[in-house]
Parts: sequence; C-alpha cells; structure tokens
Amino acid sequence: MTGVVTAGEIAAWWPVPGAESHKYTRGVVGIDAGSPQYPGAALLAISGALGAGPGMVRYLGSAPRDLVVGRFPSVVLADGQVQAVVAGSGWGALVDAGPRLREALERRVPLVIDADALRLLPADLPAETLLTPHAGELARLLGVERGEIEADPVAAAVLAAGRFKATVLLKGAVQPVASPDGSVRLALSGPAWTAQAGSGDVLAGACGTLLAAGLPAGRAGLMAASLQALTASRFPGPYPPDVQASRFPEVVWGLLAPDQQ
Ligand SMILES: NC(=O)C1=CN([C@@H]2O[C@H](COP(=O)(O)OP(=O)(O)OC[C@H]3O[C@@H](n4cnc5c(N)ncnc54)[C@H](OP(=O)(O)O)[C@@H]3O)[C@@H](O)[C@H]2O)[C@@H](O)CC1
Ligand SMILES: Nc1ncnc2c1ncn2[C@@H]1O[C@H](COP(=O)(O)OP(=O)(O)O)[C@@H](O)[C@H]1O
Repeated sequence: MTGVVTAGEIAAWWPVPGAESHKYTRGVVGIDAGSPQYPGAALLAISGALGAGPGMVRYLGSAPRDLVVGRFPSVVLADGQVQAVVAGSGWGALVDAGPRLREALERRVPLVIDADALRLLPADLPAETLLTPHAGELARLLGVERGEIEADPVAAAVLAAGRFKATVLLKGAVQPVASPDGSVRLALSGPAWTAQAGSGDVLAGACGTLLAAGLPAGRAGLMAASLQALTASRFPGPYPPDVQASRFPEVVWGLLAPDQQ
C-alpha cells in the first residue's frame, strides 16, 4: 500500500490499554538519549516517549540522572526489562557510543536508532529496527549529496530501507516511512512549527513507546510522526518541542474519541 496514512488508521492501530493491562504489558521503553554534552536531548526524548503513553520509561543514558527525575518523576532509573530501546539522540561525541549501541542490540528488542547512533550501524540489524534520519544524516549514510535526498525523499527512504534492511522514517517537511520489502507510506503532515531543534528527539521517544507497545516499526514511525504533525496543527505556534509533546495525549484522545472533542 502507498499514500498518506489516515487518521482512522492511526486510531485503529493505537495501543489502547485493556482492563487487564499493566505497565509491563503496555510496554517499557528504554531511552538511551542525551549525554553530558547534550543533556536536553534526554529530556526531549523522554517527553516524546511519555506523551505517546508508555507503561514505563527507563532512562538508560548518560545525562545527569537528577535532571531526568527532577523533571520527570515517573521515569525509572534502574535498569531492567524493556520492550524497545531508543538509542542515539543527543549522544554527540560520547566516547562509549559504540558499546552503548552494542548493548542496545544485545537486548534483542526493537530499536529506534537516531542521530549520532546512525553513524555506527552494524551490518545486521534486528527485525523491527526503525532508523530516524533527517536529510543530512541520510545523505551521510548513503554517501550522496543532501540535495539528492531532498529532491526525492520517498525514493531516498526506499533506497535506505533496502540498503540497511530496516524501516526508515525520513524526517522533514514530507515524512516517508519505508520498509525493507519496498513498501512506503507517508505520515500525516503538519505545519513547520515542528521544525526546531529537539523535535527529532521528541519524535524518537514517541516512536520508542509505540515499538515497546508491540507495534511494527512501520506503523510506529507513521503514528509517531503523524501525532507530532497533528499536534502542531491543533496547537499551532512557537511551542518548544517538549511542550508540543505534552499536548500529545489530547491529540490521541481526539483521534480515539472524535465525537467528544
Ligand atoms: N537540546 C538538545 O540537547 C538537542 C540535541 N540535539 C543533538 O545534537 C546533535 C547534532 O544534531 P544535528 O542534527 O544538529 O547535527 P548533524 O546531525 O551533525 O547535522 C548535520 C547537517 O545536516 C543538515 N541538517 C540538519 N538537520 C537537518 C534537517 N532537519 N533536514 C535537512 N538537513 C539537516 C545540516 O546541514 P547544513 O544545512 O548545515 O548544510 C547539518 O549541518 C545530535 O546528537 C542531536 O540529537 C539536537 O537534536 C537539538 C537539540
Ligand atoms: N518543514 C517541516 N514541517 C514540519 N515538520 C518539520 C519540518 N522540518 C522538520 N520537521 C520536523 O522537525 C524534526 C526535525 O528533526 P531533527 O532535524 O532530527 O531535529 P533535532 O535533531 O534537532 O531534534 C522532525 O521531527 C520533523 O518531523
């Protein structure tokens, strides 16, 4: 199937908790984002993860831990079981980036690989890996000029998904989500208020929550990117990306119960 995902599809796929759900069945997402160089990226990725409704967020990164729990007290600092991991946002020049990505891979769960971890892709990626490059990062990965990516983002995403045998969400004004089997869909689009530093970190966190809930990588990417775009449409204006993420639940509610809006 091709074309733009619909709001109806997103609502139908949304992981609504059942009466018997608990935090582990809803999905635990491990966030390895941020660093001493980019502590804000940890908070941004966590805000995106929480806004999409996880059972639990575990913080696995190297940003100051007090900063994390001071801002988000529901986040668990203890390591333990996770059903998906977000790796790479705001790693910057971390010297242990390679071991961090290996550790994430050894958990054998679906991964979101973002930002600086995209430079370290291994030859074999696990099933349900979601890569979330912007055009600059994808150009670097494919060894082409950025203009080529921007000239045909759909073709670039499809090429990358085939090359890396992973699902690729190419970020930008048009956001294709391509699967290794050659299929591609577009996320819903929204106003460019989202085009600001940190929106990508928020998006990676939201993708992680949806992967942890058990969604296939393609759907997780389409849903998270569309949620961010719909939020900017519903709350247009210069809201910082974590503030946009704090409005995600209202937008999800609007998708699930449109009559009550
Ligand atoms: N608060 C925090 O802690 C934040 C932390 N962050 C963290 O900062 C780190 C560096 O991330 P980064 O994306 O700024 O740099 P990098 O990957 O070297 O870009 C390379 C080149 O690509 C281009 N380019 C960039 N974006 C583009 C786009 N959307 N669409 C198209 N092209 C684009 C651009 O090329 P130019 O236009 O300059 O030619 C740029 O020079 C990373 O760890 C990230 O997670 C940020 O998330 C912000 C908030
Ligand atoms: N023109 C645009 N219209 C709408 N959204 C955009 C536009 N350009 C970029 N975005 C959004 O901004 C974000 C950019 O991600 P990224 O460049 O990785 O940011 P950062 O690394 O600073 O967090 C993505 O979430 C993308 O959806």
